[in-house]
Formats: sequence, C-alpha cells, structure tokens
Amino acid sequence: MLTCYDATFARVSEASGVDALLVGDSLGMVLQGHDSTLPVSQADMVYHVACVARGCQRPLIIADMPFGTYQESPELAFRNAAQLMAAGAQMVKIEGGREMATTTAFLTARGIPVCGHIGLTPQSVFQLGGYRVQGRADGDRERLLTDAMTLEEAGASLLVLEAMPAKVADFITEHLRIPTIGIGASAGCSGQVLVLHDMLDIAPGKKPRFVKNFMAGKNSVGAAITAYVEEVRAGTFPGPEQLYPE
Ligand SMILES: Nc1nc(=O)c2c([nH]1)NC[C@@H]1CN(c3ccc(C(=O)N[C@@H](CCC(=O)O)C(=O)O)cc3)CN21
Ligand SMILES: CC(C)C(=O)C(=O)O
Ligand SMILES: [Mg+2]
Repeated sequence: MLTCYDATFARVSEASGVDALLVGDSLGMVLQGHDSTLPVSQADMVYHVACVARGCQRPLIIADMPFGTYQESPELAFRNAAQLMAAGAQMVKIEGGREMATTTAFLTARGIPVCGHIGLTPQSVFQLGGYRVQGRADGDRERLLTDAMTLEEAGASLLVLEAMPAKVADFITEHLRIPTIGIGASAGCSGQVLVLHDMLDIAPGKKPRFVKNFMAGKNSVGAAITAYVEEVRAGTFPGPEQLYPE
C-alpha cells in the first residue's frame, strides 16, 4: 500500500504493482503545507478520492476520514463515509482503538468496509504530545492488543499499525485474523504502507525513521515504486534501520 492523492500517481502506482492506495489525510501536510493533518476537510478528501478513482481500476482505494468527521457519533461517521464511498473509495479508515468499535460496527453493518488505525494516530498529535512511538510504556502492549481485537470483533477488515516496536506489531498480527498494515511497525505485518512523497524523497521536513528513499539509484518514479513493491513482498522492507527499538 502507498498513499495516493491524484489520478497520475494512481495510474503509475497501479502499473507498478501496488495493491492498495490510501487517500491519506497526510495530504494536509504533503500537498497543503500544514504542520498537522487536523485542518484537512471532508471536501478535500472527497475531491482527492475522486481524482484517484479516475486514475486506476485494480488497486483497493481506501479513504482516510478526516479529523472531526467521525468521532462525534456513528451517524455522523456514516453520513461522511457514504460521501467518500460515492466519490470512489472502497473502504474508509478511521483512527482510534476500542472507542471506535461502535462506529466500526455501525459502518460495517451498513455496507461500508472499515480499516482501523492504532499506535501513533496523527489526528491525536496534541493529545499524544507529538509524533511519538507508541507501545513502549508498561501495559501499552496489552492496551494495543485489546484495541486491535476489539476493532476486529466490531467488523474491521484491515488494521494499520503505526510507529510501535516490532515485537508489539508482531504480537498483534499473530492474534488477529484480519491483515495488518505496518508503518514503522514490523516486516511481520501482512502488508506495509508509506507516504508516496516520503519514499520518493520529496516530502518537506524531517523524515520519520520508518521512511526509506526508494528513488535512490532509480531513474523513474515507476521504478522506485516497483522496488518498494518488490521489497515489501520479499519481506526485506522495513529493515532494522527503519524500525523502532523497544
Ligand atoms: N510526509 C508524511 N509522512 C508521514 O508518514 C505522515 C505524514 N506526513 N503526516 C501524517 C503523519 C505524521 N507522521 C509522523 C510524523 C513524524 C514522525 C516522527 O518523526 N517520529 C519520530 C519518533 C520519535 C520517537 O518517539 O522516538 C522519528 O524519529 O521517527 C512519525 C510519524 C506519519 N504521517
Ligand atoms: C500514513 C498513513 C497510514 C496515513 O494515515 C496517511 O497517509 O494519512
Ligand atoms: Mg492518515
């Protein structure tokens, strides 16, 4: 999986073998120049989902629900998720653990597949006190596992694990039936995701540890994405240099 925000990169990513495209709210940082994902609007996400959907056929299109469009109630979440699905998404992603179980069950019971997202949840950056690795403190491993199992039980189809020690991500992956998608988590996850602009080495600002520059030594964006797909499938990305120690 890679993030994707437009039709051209959707076409190139599809041709390079990417299975799933995440229209991430990271677009607030990499496209819009904000320093968090919080200012991204529902209209922004609907627009970018429609752009991506016009650019590809095969990849699964997952849309992030932006901050403020799903936390308040399952009904509000459904109304906003339905707009993303109408724009061309095939699944929506919501950040949070057990507190999102009721909303996950509400959406999945009404025909909208849900991807969960736990660990470092960027929409909670001010609650977390920064973009910090999660799952290191006493009891965190059990808390994250309970969150993961509660979301699976509620009907989630997929679960993103962001910025946690590999042992924690492996522990969660082993205890779930649904696939896990890691970012700064573990090569043992079922799949991986990166922000496209990070792996092409054109994103602004300091790079998180989990980023690898796949453009190095390549002469096209397609070749860089193909190398990423091959390394993820082979289990050689992420390596120890992209992972967080316990
Ligand atoms: N370009 C981009 N890439 C991303 O991966 C990304 C975004 N934007 N925007 C939304 C969030 C923000 N993310 C981030 C941002 C920074 C770190 C970071 O610098 N983490 C520290 C961890 C420090 C620690 O706790 O040890 C690092 O050094 O990796 C991690 C995830 C992930 N998402
Ligand atoms: C980094 C991924 C998981 C994401 O949520 C995004 O791109 O917004
Ligand atoms: Mg996101």
